[in-house]
Amino acid sequence: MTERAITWDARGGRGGSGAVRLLDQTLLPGRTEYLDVDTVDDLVAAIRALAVRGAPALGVAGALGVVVAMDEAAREGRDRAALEAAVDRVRDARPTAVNLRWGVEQVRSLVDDGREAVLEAALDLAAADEAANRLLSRHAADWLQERVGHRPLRVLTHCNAGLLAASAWGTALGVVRELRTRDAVEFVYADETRPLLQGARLTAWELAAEGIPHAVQVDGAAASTIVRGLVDCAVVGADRIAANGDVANKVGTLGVALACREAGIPLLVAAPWSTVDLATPDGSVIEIEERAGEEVTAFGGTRTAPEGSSGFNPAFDVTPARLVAAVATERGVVEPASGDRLG
Ligand SMILES: CSC[C@@H](O)[C@@H](O)C(=O)COP(=O)(O)O
Repeated sequence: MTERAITWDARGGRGGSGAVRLLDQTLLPGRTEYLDVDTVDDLVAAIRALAVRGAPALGVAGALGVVVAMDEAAREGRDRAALEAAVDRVRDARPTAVNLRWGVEQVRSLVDDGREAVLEAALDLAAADEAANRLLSRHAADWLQERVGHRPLRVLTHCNAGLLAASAWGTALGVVRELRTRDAVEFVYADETRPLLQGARLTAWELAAEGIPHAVQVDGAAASTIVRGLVDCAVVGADRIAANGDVANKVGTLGVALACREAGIPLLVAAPWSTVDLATPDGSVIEIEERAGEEVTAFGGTRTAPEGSSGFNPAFDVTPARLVAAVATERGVVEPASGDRLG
């Protein structure tokens, strides 16, 4: 697949001086449409609506968002304080994926060097993300083949950690892609991932496009699929990995991890090093995004729960390190469940 979730369109935007180009993930798989974003308001709205989503892609959005903020400040004649406030708004658009603020802070220190320096650094960051994803996928595939077996594997994944969630290639689905090149994928179970269906809409779209045998299952089926012995491993991405190996990822990952422990199969977390936050000692201090209850009490715009019911909608959960068999980054594989720390 050659689609990219996020790129820089050098001639886009209203002044023709550049814009962030987003593959609008709210419309997939039905429609493939792109958004040209050249204001901070529109970028923050796109991030909150999940038009662009997934930790590594949010890192790129953060870095390119600084360019958008600089261009807008120049267009509108805003001062430095207003520029910094706009950059802060990009950084804070979603709280859990550390990559968003990491991407912003990677390039923010270059603002005094000028817009071209910031843009170049942001594009370098995106290229480095793709390289990291490809390398971590090889490390993860090596680990899985060594620990689970040199045979076609049955893999369960949760949410979407594919090329749509990154600059390219993907993390958890990058591992599946790497295993595929080794003729080592038998079947993928993709959890649908309520309430916004990143698994059913996005992961299945990526797997179908590449002809990888798969099925979408409801999130509630995952534990039983694992405990019945229908999969050899679970491979997921991450939004933030704490120094002790605790992992924040899409809500439902913890249930997958508990079932893996019951079944005696590994949960492997695949993420670039930019998702590792050594300033976070453990998962208890990770802010979990809580989204609108209406995402749970309605489906496709139609109310499903009674009017009197509210929705509880944490977007992520934290899986303790003792349930994480392996974390694969571009730097190699560590084994938190065996006592390894990230830093
Ligand atoms: C490579 S993406 C890793 C994670 O960001 C992914 O698993 C996830 O939880 C995404 O959540 P989302 O709410 O869709 O941004």
